[in-house]
Amino acid sequence: MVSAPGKVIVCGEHAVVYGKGAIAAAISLRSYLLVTPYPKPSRKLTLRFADIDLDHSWDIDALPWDAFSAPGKKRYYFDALERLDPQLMKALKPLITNIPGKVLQAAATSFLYLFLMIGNKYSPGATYTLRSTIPIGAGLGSSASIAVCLSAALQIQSGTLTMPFRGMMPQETQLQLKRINNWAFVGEMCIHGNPSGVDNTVATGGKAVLFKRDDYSAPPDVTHLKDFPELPLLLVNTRHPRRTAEQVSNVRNLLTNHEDITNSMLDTIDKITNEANDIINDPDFSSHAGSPHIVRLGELIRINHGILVSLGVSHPKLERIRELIDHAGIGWTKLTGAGGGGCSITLLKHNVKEETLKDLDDKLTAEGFEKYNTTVGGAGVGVLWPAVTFSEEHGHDIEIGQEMFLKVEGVQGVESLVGVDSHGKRKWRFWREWVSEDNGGR
Ligand SMILES: Nc1ncnc2c1ncn2[C@@H]1O[C@H](COP(=O)(O)OP(=O)(O)OP(=O)(O)O)[C@@H](O)[C@H]1O
Ligand SMILES: C[C@@](O)(CCO)CC(=O)[O-]
Repeated sequence: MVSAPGKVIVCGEHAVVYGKGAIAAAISLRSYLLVTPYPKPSRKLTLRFADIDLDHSWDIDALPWDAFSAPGKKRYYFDALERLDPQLMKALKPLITNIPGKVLQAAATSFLYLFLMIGNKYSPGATYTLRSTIPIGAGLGSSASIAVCLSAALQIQSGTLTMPFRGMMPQETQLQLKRINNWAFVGEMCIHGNPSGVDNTVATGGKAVLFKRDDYSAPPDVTHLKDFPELPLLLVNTRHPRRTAEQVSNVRNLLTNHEDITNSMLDTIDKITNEANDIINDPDFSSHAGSPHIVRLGELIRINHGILVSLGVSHPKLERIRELIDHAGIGWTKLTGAGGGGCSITLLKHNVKEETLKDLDDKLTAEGFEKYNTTVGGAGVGVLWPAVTFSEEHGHDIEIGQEMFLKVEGVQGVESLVGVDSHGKRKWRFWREWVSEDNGGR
Protein backbone atom coordinates (compact mmCIF):
# COMPACT_ATOMS: atom_id res chain seq x y z
CA MET A 1 0.00 0.00 0.00
CA VAL A 2 1.17 3.53 -0.77
CA SER A 3 -0.15 6.86 0.44
CA ALA A 4 0.29 10.55 -0.39
CA PRO A 5 -1.15 13.71 1.14
CA GLY A 6 -3.37 16.48 -0.19
CA LYS A 7 -2.25 20.08 0.11
CA VAL A 8 -3.27 23.64 0.79
CA ILE A 9 -1.84 26.52 -1.18
CA VAL A 10 -1.03 29.30 1.28
CA CYS A 11 -0.44 31.79 -1.54
CA GLY A 12 0.34 31.91 -5.24
CA GLU A 13 -2.21 29.60 -6.93
CA HIS A 14 -2.88 30.41 -10.61
CA ALA A 15 0.09 32.82 -10.70
CA VAL A 16 2.29 29.72 -10.30
CA VAL A 17 1.09 28.48 -13.71
CA TYR A 18 2.79 31.57 -15.20
CA GLY A 19 6.18 31.13 -13.54
CA LYS A 20 5.45 32.99 -10.29
CA GLY A 21 6.12 31.54 -6.84
CA ALA A 22 3.62 29.63 -4.70
CA ILE A 23 3.80 28.31 -1.15
CA ALA A 24 2.03 25.02 -0.53
CA ALA A 25 1.90 22.69 2.46
CA ALA A 26 0.92 19.04 2.82
CA ILE A 27 -2.17 18.31 4.90
CA SER A 28 -3.13 15.29 6.95
CA LEU A 29 -5.95 14.26 4.56
CA ARG A 30 -4.48 11.58 2.27
CA SER A 31 -5.07 9.02 -0.48
CA TYR A 32 -4.32 5.32 0.07
CA LEU A 33 -3.72 2.85 -2.77
CA LEU A 34 -3.66 -0.88 -2.15
CA VAL A 35 -2.06 -3.09 -4.81
CA THR A 36 -3.11 -6.73 -4.85
CA PRO A 37 -1.52 -9.05 -7.44
CA TYR A 38 -3.78 -11.48 -9.29
CA PRO A 39 -2.65 -15.09 -8.98
CA LYS A 40 -0.66 -16.17 -12.04
CA PRO A 41 -1.38 -16.69 -14.91
CA SER A 42 -4.10 -14.00 -14.79
CA ARG A 43 -3.40 -11.07 -17.16
CA LYS A 44 -6.08 -8.86 -15.69
CA LEU A 45 -5.72 -5.27 -14.58
CA THR A 46 -8.45 -3.87 -12.36
CA LEU A 47 -9.10 -0.40 -10.96
CA ARG A 48 -11.37 -0.14 -7.93
CA PHE A 49 -11.47 3.57 -7.15
CA ALA A 50 -14.24 3.48 -4.57
CA ASP A 51 -14.72 7.24 -4.04
CA ILE A 52 -15.79 7.74 -7.64
CA ASP A 53 -17.44 4.31 -8.17
CA LEU A 54 -14.91 3.26 -10.75
CA ASP A 55 -14.61 -0.51 -11.05
CA HIS A 56 -13.10 -1.46 -14.38
CA SER A 57 -10.84 -4.18 -15.78
CA TRP A 58 -8.65 -4.55 -18.86
CA ASP A 59 -6.64 -7.41 -20.26
CA ILE A 60 -2.94 -6.45 -20.04
CA ASP A 61 -2.21 -8.15 -23.35
CA ALA A 62 -4.85 -6.02 -25.10
CA LEU A 63 -3.28 -2.69 -24.07
CA PRO A 64 -1.65 -0.58 -26.85
CA TRP A 65 1.93 -1.68 -26.06
CA ASP A 66 3.01 -1.24 -29.67
CA ALA A 67 2.04 2.43 -29.69
CA PHE A 68 3.80 3.09 -26.40
CA SER A 69 7.00 1.30 -27.39
CA ALA A 70 7.19 2.61 -30.97
CA PRO A 71 10.44 4.38 -31.94
CA GLY A 72 10.52 7.84 -30.36
CA LYS A 73 7.67 7.02 -27.99
CA LYS A 74 9.31 4.76 -25.44
CA ARG A 75 10.23 6.51 -22.20
CA TYR A 76 12.25 5.21 -19.25
CA TYR A 77 11.79 5.41 -15.50
CA PHE A 78 14.50 8.07 -15.19
CA ASP A 79 12.92 10.35 -17.83
CA ALA A 80 11.10 13.58 -17.00
CA LEU A 81 8.25 14.42 -19.38
CA GLU A 82 7.04 17.97 -19.93
CA ARG A 83 4.02 17.14 -22.00
CA LEU A 84 1.73 14.28 -22.95
CA ASP A 85 1.96 12.69 -26.35
CA PRO A 86 -1.34 13.34 -28.20
CA GLN A 87 -0.94 10.14 -30.26
CA LEU A 88 -0.57 8.05 -27.13
CA MET A 89 -3.55 9.78 -25.52
CA LYS A 90 -5.48 8.87 -28.68
CA ALA A 91 -4.35 5.25 -28.38
CA LEU A 92 -5.91 5.15 -24.89
CA LYS A 93 -9.28 6.53 -26.02
CA PRO A 94 -10.86 3.16 -27.02
CA LEU A 95 -9.96 1.78 -23.59
CA ILE A 96 -11.96 4.39 -21.71
CA THR A 97 -15.00 4.87 -23.94
CA ASN A 98 -17.05 2.41 -21.86
CA ILE A 99 -16.27 4.33 -18.68
CA PRO A 100 -18.99 6.86 -17.83
CA GLY A 101 -18.20 10.56 -17.25
CA LYS A 102 -15.16 12.83 -17.27
CA VAL A 103 -14.17 12.27 -13.64
CA LEU A 104 -13.84 8.50 -14.03
CA GLN A 105 -12.29 8.75 -17.48
CA ALA A 106 -9.62 11.19 -16.26
CA ALA A 107 -8.67 8.88 -13.39
CA ALA A 108 -8.52 5.83 -15.69
CA THR A 109 -6.50 7.67 -18.35
CA SER A 110 -4.00 8.81 -15.76
CA PHE A 111 -3.57 5.23 -14.52
CA LEU A 112 -3.26 3.71 -18.02
CA TYR A 113 -0.78 6.30 -19.27
CA LEU A 114 1.47 5.63 -16.28
CA PHE A 115 1.00 1.86 -16.46
CA LEU A 116 1.98 1.77 -20.13
CA MET A 117 4.94 4.10 -19.58
CA ILE A 118 6.36 2.59 -16.39
CA GLY A 119 5.35 -1.05 -16.86
CA ASN A 120 5.89 -3.38 -19.80
CA LYS A 121 3.86 -6.03 -21.56
CA TYR A 122 5.12 -8.66 -19.10
CA SER A 123 3.88 -6.68 -16.07
CA PRO A 124 1.85 -8.93 -13.76
CA GLY A 125 -1.91 -8.61 -13.33
CA ALA A 126 -3.08 -6.69 -10.25
CA THR A 127 -5.97 -4.84 -8.69
CA TYR A 128 -5.46 -1.22 -7.66
CA THR A 129 -7.88 -0.26 -4.89
CA LEU A 130 -8.02 3.40 -3.97
CA ARG A 131 -9.63 5.26 -1.09
CA SER A 132 -9.02 8.90 -0.30
CA THR A 133 -9.91 11.11 2.64
CA ILE A 134 -9.41 14.21 0.47
CA PRO A 135 -12.61 15.71 -0.95
CA ILE A 136 -12.54 15.61 -4.76
CA GLY A 137 -12.42 18.82 -6.79
CA ALA A 138 -12.15 20.93 -3.62
CA GLY A 139 -8.77 22.54 -4.21
CA LEU A 140 -6.99 20.20 -1.82
CA GLY A 141 -4.93 18.39 -4.43
CA SER A 142 -6.89 15.13 -4.61
CA SER A 143 -5.76 14.47 -8.18
CA ALA A 144 -2.08 15.08 -7.41
CA SER A 145 -2.26 12.86 -4.38
CA ILE A 146 -3.58 9.93 -6.45
CA ALA A 147 -1.05 10.62 -9.20
CA VAL A 148 1.74 10.36 -6.61
CA CYS A 149 0.30 7.09 -5.27
CA LEU A 150 0.10 5.61 -8.78
CA SER A 151 3.60 6.76 -9.68
CA ALA A 152 5.12 5.29 -6.51
CA ALA A 153 3.17 2.02 -6.66
CA LEU A 154 3.93 1.35 -10.34
CA GLN A 155 7.63 2.11 -9.91
CA ILE A 156 7.89 -0.11 -6.84
CA GLN A 157 6.18 -2.88 -8.82
CA SER A 158 8.51 -2.45 -11.77
CA GLY A 159 11.52 -2.62 -9.46
CA THR A 160 12.88 0.86 -10.21
CA LEU A 161 12.33 2.13 -6.65
CA THR A 162 13.42 0.57 -3.40
CA MET A 163 11.46 0.76 -0.17
CA PRO A 164 12.61 3.67 1.97
CA PHE A 165 14.76 2.48 4.84
CA ARG A 166 16.42 3.97 7.88
CA GLY A 167 19.87 5.16 6.85
CA MET A 168 19.06 5.54 3.14
CA MET A 169 21.60 7.98 1.70
CA PRO A 170 20.09 11.47 1.28
CA GLN A 171 21.10 11.55 -2.41
CA GLU A 172 19.29 8.25 -3.01
CA THR A 173 16.20 9.49 -1.18
CA GLN A 174 16.23 12.65 -3.29
CA LEU A 175 16.65 10.73 -6.52
CA GLN A 176 13.76 8.40 -5.72
CA LEU A 177 11.52 11.32 -4.71
CA LYS A 178 12.42 13.03 -7.96
CA ARG A 179 11.38 9.98 -9.99
CA ILE A 180 8.13 9.63 -8.07
CA ASN A 181 7.42 13.33 -8.61
CA ASN A 182 8.34 13.29 -12.32
CA TRP A 183 5.89 10.50 -13.10
CA ALA A 184 3.23 11.94 -10.79
CA PHE A 185 3.45 15.11 -12.89
CA VAL A 186 2.62 13.00 -15.94
CA GLY A 187 -0.41 11.57 -14.10
CA GLU A 188 -1.48 15.13 -13.18
CA MET A 189 -1.18 16.24 -16.82
CA CYS A 190 -3.64 13.48 -17.78
CA ILE A 191 -6.19 14.98 -15.36
CA HIS A 192 -5.48 18.72 -15.55
CA GLY A 193 -3.99 19.43 -18.96
CA ASN A 194 -1.53 22.12 -17.92
CA PRO A 195 -0.54 21.82 -14.25
CA SER A 196 2.32 23.80 -12.78
CA GLY A 197 3.47 20.77 -10.78
CA VAL A 198 3.17 22.41 -7.37
CA ASP A 199 0.50 19.98 -6.13
CA ASN A 200 2.37 16.78 -7.03
CA THR A 201 5.62 18.25 -5.69
CA VAL A 202 4.20 18.87 -2.23
CA ALA A 203 2.24 15.60 -2.27
CA THR A 204 5.52 13.79 -3.00
CA GLY A 205 7.85 15.53 -0.57
CA GLY A 206 5.33 16.52 2.12
CA LYS A 207 5.88 19.33 4.69
CA ALA A 208 5.86 22.63 2.70
CA VAL A 209 7.50 24.09 -0.37
CA LEU A 210 8.18 27.34 -2.16
CA PHE A 211 7.64 26.36 -5.79
CA LYS A 212 8.45 28.19 -9.02
CA ARG A 213 8.58 27.00 -12.61
CA ASP A 214 9.27 29.67 -15.18
CA ASP A 215 10.64 27.36 -17.84
CA TYR A 216 8.49 24.31 -18.51
CA SER A 217 11.33 22.57 -20.31
CA ALA A 218 13.45 22.62 -17.14
CA PRO A 219 12.81 21.25 -13.65
CA PRO A 220 11.02 23.64 -11.26
CA ASP A 221 12.80 25.56 -8.48
CA VAL A 222 11.66 23.89 -5.29
CA THR A 223 12.73 25.10 -1.85
CA HIS A 224 11.69 22.88 1.03
CA LEU A 225 10.46 25.04 3.89
CA LYS A 226 11.99 22.97 6.66
CA ASP A 227 10.87 25.31 9.40
CA PHE A 228 7.35 25.78 8.11
CA PRO A 229 5.44 26.86 11.22
CA GLU A 230 2.34 25.26 12.67
CA LEU A 231 -0.07 27.87 11.41
CA PRO A 232 -3.47 28.11 13.08
CA LEU A 233 -5.58 27.42 9.98
CA LEU A 234 -9.29 26.88 9.52
CA LEU A 235 -10.25 24.96 6.40
CA VAL A 236 -13.81 25.24 5.05
CA ASN A 237 -15.29 23.46 2.03
CA THR A 238 -18.04 25.16 0.01
CA ARG A 239 -19.01 21.65 -1.13
CA HIS A 240 -19.28 23.12 -4.58
CA PRO A 241 -17.02 20.90 -6.73
CA ARG A 242 -15.38 22.24 -9.87
CA ARG A 243 -12.69 21.22 -12.31
CA THR A 244 -9.24 22.72 -11.86
CA ALA A 245 -8.63 22.64 -15.62
CA GLU A 246 -11.64 24.97 -16.20
CA GLN A 247 -10.49 27.51 -13.60
CA VAL A 248 -6.99 27.54 -15.08
CA SER A 249 -8.41 28.17 -18.54
CA ASN A 250 -10.59 31.05 -17.19
CA VAL A 251 -7.42 32.81 -16.06
CA ARG A 252 -5.78 32.08 -19.41
CA ASN A 253 -8.74 33.77 -21.18
CA LEU A 254 -8.49 36.82 -18.94
CA LEU A 255 -4.80 37.04 -19.75
CA THR A 256 -5.63 36.98 -23.45
CA ASN A 257 -8.33 39.65 -23.13
CA HIS A 258 -6.66 41.96 -20.56
CA GLU A 259 -2.99 41.17 -20.90
CA ASP A 260 -1.34 44.09 -19.05
CA ILE A 261 -3.79 44.20 -16.17
CA THR A 262 -3.75 40.44 -15.66
CA ASN A 263 0.04 40.35 -15.80
CA SER A 264 0.28 43.04 -13.15
CA MET A 265 -2.10 41.05 -10.90
CA LEU A 266 0.06 37.94 -11.35
CA ASP A 267 3.16 40.00 -10.53
CA THR A 268 1.51 41.28 -7.36
CA ILE A 269 0.71 37.71 -6.30
CA ASP A 270 4.39 36.90 -6.84
CA LYS A 271 5.35 39.76 -4.50
CA ILE A 272 2.88 38.46 -1.92
CA THR A 273 4.42 34.98 -2.09
CA ASN A 274 7.95 36.36 -1.77
CA GLU A 275 7.03 38.43 1.25
CA ALA A 276 5.13 35.53 2.85
CA ASN A 277 8.22 33.39 2.32
CA ASP A 278 10.43 36.02 4.02
CA ILE A 279 8.04 36.15 6.98
CA ILE A 280 7.90 32.36 7.36
CA ASN A 281 11.68 32.10 7.16
CA ASP A 282 12.34 34.95 9.60
CA PRO A 283 14.40 33.36 12.38
CA ASP A 284 12.28 35.30 14.90
CA PHE A 285 9.00 34.08 13.37
CA SER A 286 6.40 33.49 16.00
CA SER A 287 2.92 32.09 15.52
CA HIS A 288 1.97 32.96 19.06
CA ALA A 289 -0.63 35.32 20.41
CA GLY A 290 -0.54 38.76 18.84
CA SER A 291 2.58 38.02 16.78
CA PRO A 292 3.22 40.76 14.19
CA HIS A 293 4.30 38.00 11.78
CA ILE A 294 0.87 36.42 11.84
CA VAL A 295 -0.84 39.79 11.35
CA ARG A 296 1.31 40.61 8.33
CA LEU A 297 0.89 37.11 6.88
CA GLY A 298 -2.85 37.46 7.42
CA GLU A 299 -2.93 40.74 5.51
CA LEU A 300 -1.04 39.13 2.62
CA ILE A 301 -3.56 36.28 2.59
CA ARG A 302 -6.44 38.76 2.43
CA ILE A 303 -4.82 40.72 -0.42
CA ASN A 304 -4.08 37.48 -2.31
CA HIS A 305 -7.74 36.54 -2.10
CA GLY A 306 -8.80 39.95 -3.42
CA ILE A 307 -6.66 39.43 -6.50
CA LEU A 308 -8.01 35.92 -7.03
CA VAL A 309 -11.52 37.45 -6.98
CA SER A 310 -10.40 39.90 -9.67
CA LEU A 311 -8.94 37.03 -11.69
CA GLY A 312 -12.48 35.61 -11.69
CA VAL A 313 -11.78 32.38 -9.80
CA SER A 314 -13.83 32.95 -6.65
CA HIS A 315 -17.44 31.82 -6.24
CA PRO A 316 -20.47 33.26 -4.37
CA LYS A 317 -20.16 30.41 -1.85
CA LEU A 318 -16.51 31.25 -1.16
CA GLU A 319 -17.50 34.90 -0.73
CA ARG A 320 -20.25 33.87 1.67
CA ILE A 321 -17.77 31.91 3.81
CA ARG A 322 -15.39 34.86 3.80
CA GLU A 323 -18.24 37.16 4.77
CA LEU A 324 -19.26 34.96 7.72
CA ILE A 325 -15.65 34.71 8.93
CA ASP A 326 -14.95 38.44 8.45
CA HIS A 327 -18.13 39.20 10.36
CA ALA A 328 -16.94 37.00 13.25
CA GLY A 329 -13.62 38.91 13.04
CA ILE A 330 -11.50 35.84 13.71
CA GLY A 331 -8.96 35.86 10.88
CA TRP A 332 -7.91 36.41 7.27
CA THR A 333 -9.47 34.27 4.56
CA LYS A 334 -8.61 33.28 1.01
CA LEU A 335 -9.66 30.58 -1.41
CA THR A 336 -7.12 27.80 -1.78
CA GLY A 337 -6.33 25.79 -4.90
CA ALA A 338 -8.04 26.51 -8.16
CA GLY A 339 -11.14 28.25 -6.71
CA GLY A 340 -14.51 28.42 -8.49
CA GLY A 341 -15.85 26.59 -5.40
CA GLY A 342 -13.75 24.18 -3.39
CA CYS A 343 -12.14 25.29 -0.13
CA SER A 344 -11.08 28.39 1.73
CA ILE A 345 -8.37 28.75 4.35
CA THR A 346 -8.43 31.19 7.23
CA LEU A 347 -5.37 32.16 9.21
CA LEU A 348 -6.78 32.56 12.70
CA LYS A 349 -6.10 35.58 14.90
CA HIS A 350 -5.00 35.03 18.46
CA ASN A 351 -7.36 34.73 21.39
CA VAL A 352 -10.39 33.73 19.35
CA LYS A 353 -13.15 32.99 21.86
CA GLU A 354 -14.53 29.45 21.98
CA GLU A 355 -18.08 30.78 21.77
CA THR A 356 -17.27 32.88 18.68
CA LEU A 357 -15.87 29.77 16.96
CA LYS A 358 -18.87 27.70 18.01
CA ASP A 359 -21.26 30.35 16.71
CA LEU A 360 -19.37 30.45 13.41
CA ASP A 361 -19.42 26.66 13.20
CA ASP A 362 -23.20 26.62 13.58
CA LYS A 363 -23.61 29.24 10.87
CA LEU A 364 -21.29 27.40 8.46
CA THR A 365 -23.11 24.11 9.06
CA ALA A 366 -26.54 25.71 8.70
CA GLU A 367 -25.54 27.00 5.25
CA GLY A 368 -24.24 23.59 4.16
CA PHE A 369 -20.51 24.28 4.44
CA GLU A 370 -18.10 21.76 5.91
CA LYS A 371 -15.23 22.48 8.28
CA TYR A 372 -12.15 20.24 8.26
CA ASN A 373 -9.82 19.46 11.06
CA THR A 374 -6.46 18.94 9.46
CA THR A 375 -2.88 19.69 10.35
CA VAL A 376 -0.43 21.16 7.86
CA GLY A 377 3.17 20.23 7.14
CA GLY A 378 2.88 16.43 7.42
CA ALA A 379 4.63 13.54 5.67
CA GLY A 380 4.79 13.09 1.90
CA VAL A 381 4.61 9.82 -0.03
CA GLY A 382 4.94 6.68 2.06
CA VAL A 383 4.67 2.92 1.76
CA LEU A 384 3.24 0.24 4.00
CA TRP A 385 4.84 -3.06 3.07
CA PRO A 386 3.64 -5.59 3.84
CA ALA A 387 0.16 -4.08 4.02
CA VAL A 388 -0.70 -5.32 7.48
CA THR A 389 -2.17 -3.80 10.61
CA PHE A 390 -2.07 -4.93 14.20
CA SER A 391 -5.39 -6.46 15.24
CA GLU A 392 -6.32 -6.09 18.92
CA GLU A 393 -8.86 -8.86 18.42
CA HIS A 394 -6.37 -11.41 17.06
CA GLY A 395 -3.36 -10.17 19.01
CA HIS A 396 -1.17 -10.17 15.87
CA ASP A 397 -0.75 -8.46 12.49
CA ILE A 398 -3.42 -9.16 9.89
CA GLU A 399 -3.28 -8.49 6.15
CA ILE A 400 -5.27 -5.50 4.90
CA GLY A 401 -7.42 -7.11 2.22
CA GLN A 402 -9.34 -5.38 -0.56
CA GLU A 403 -12.78 -6.06 0.86
CA MET A 404 -11.76 -4.96 4.34
CA PHE A 405 -10.34 -1.74 2.86
CA LEU A 406 -13.46 -1.10 0.78
CA LYS A 407 -15.85 -1.81 3.64
CA VAL A 408 -14.64 0.74 6.20
CA GLU A 409 -16.75 3.86 6.33
CA GLY A 410 -15.79 7.50 5.82
CA VAL A 411 -12.61 9.34 6.70
CA GLN A 412 -12.51 7.86 10.19
CA GLY A 413 -12.90 4.29 8.96
CA VAL A 414 -10.11 4.68 6.40
CA GLU A 415 -7.80 6.39 8.88
CA SER A 416 -8.31 3.86 11.61
CA LEU A 417 -7.66 0.91 9.24
CA VAL A 418 -4.74 2.24 7.20
CA GLY A 419 -3.92 5.81 8.38
CA VAL A 420 -0.31 6.94 8.62
CA ASP A 421 -0.84 8.13 12.21
CA SER A 422 -1.11 4.64 13.59
CA HIS A 423 0.51 4.81 17.02
CA GLY A 424 2.64 1.79 16.19
CA LYS A 425 -0.18 -0.34 14.74
CA ARG A 426 1.19 -0.02 11.22
CA LYS A 427 4.73 0.52 9.97
CA TRP A 428 4.48 3.25 7.34
CA ARG A 429 7.82 4.28 5.87
CA PHE A 430 8.50 7.58 4.14
CA TRP A 431 11.07 8.90 1.70
CA ARG A 432 12.08 11.97 3.64
CA GLU A 433 14.57 14.60 2.68
CA TRP A 434 14.78 16.47 5.92
CA VAL A 435 14.49 14.07 8.85
CA SER A 436 15.84 10.64 9.52
CA GLU A 437 13.42 7.81 8.94
CA ASP A 438 11.22 6.61 11.75
CA ASN A 439 8.48 4.07 11.92
CA GLY A 440 6.07 6.12 13.96
CA GLY A 441 4.32 7.62 10.97
CA ARG A 442 5.06 11.27 11.76
N1 LIG B 1 -10.41 9.83 -4.63
C1 LIG B 1 -10.29 9.80 -5.96
N2 LIG B 1 -10.54 8.67 -6.64
C2 LIG B 1 -10.39 8.65 -7.96
N3 LIG B 1 -10.07 9.72 -8.73
C3 LIG B 1 -9.83 10.86 -8.11
C4 LIG B 1 -9.92 10.96 -6.70
N4 LIG B 1 -9.61 12.23 -6.37
C5 LIG B 1 -9.35 12.89 -7.53
N5 LIG B 1 -9.49 12.08 -8.57
C6 LIG B 1 -9.30 12.46 -9.98
O1 LIG B 1 -8.88 13.81 -9.99
C7 LIG B 1 -9.89 14.69 -10.58
C8 LIG B 1 -10.09 15.92 -9.71
O2 LIG B 1 -9.04 16.74 -9.94
P1 LIG B 1 -9.12 18.32 -9.84
O3 LIG B 1 -7.77 18.82 -10.14
O4 LIG B 1 -10.25 18.89 -10.62
O5 LIG B 1 -9.42 18.59 -8.32
P2 LIG B 1 -8.47 18.62 -7.11
O6 LIG B 1 -7.20 17.90 -7.43
O7 LIG B 1 -9.24 18.13 -5.95
O8 LIG B 1 -8.23 20.17 -6.92
P3 LIG B 1 -6.94 21.13 -7.03
O9 LIG B 1 -6.18 20.68 -8.25
O10 LIG B 1 -7.47 22.53 -7.19
O11 LIG B 1 -6.20 20.97 -5.77
C9 LIG B 1 -11.14 13.85 -10.64
O12 LIG B 1 -11.87 14.22 -11.80
C10 LIG B 1 -10.61 12.41 -10.74
O13 LIG B 1 -10.33 12.09 -12.08
C1 LIG C 1 -4.71 26.63 -9.81
C2 LIG C 1 -3.36 25.94 -9.63
O1 LIG C 1 -2.37 26.97 -9.54
C3 LIG C 1 -3.28 25.18 -8.31
C4 LIG C 1 -4.23 24.03 -8.18
O2 LIG C 1 -4.05 23.42 -6.91
C5 LIG C 1 -3.09 25.06 -10.82
C6 LIG C 1 -1.66 24.55 -10.90
O3 LIG C 1 -0.78 25.10 -10.25
O4 LIG C 1 -1.46 23.60 -11.67
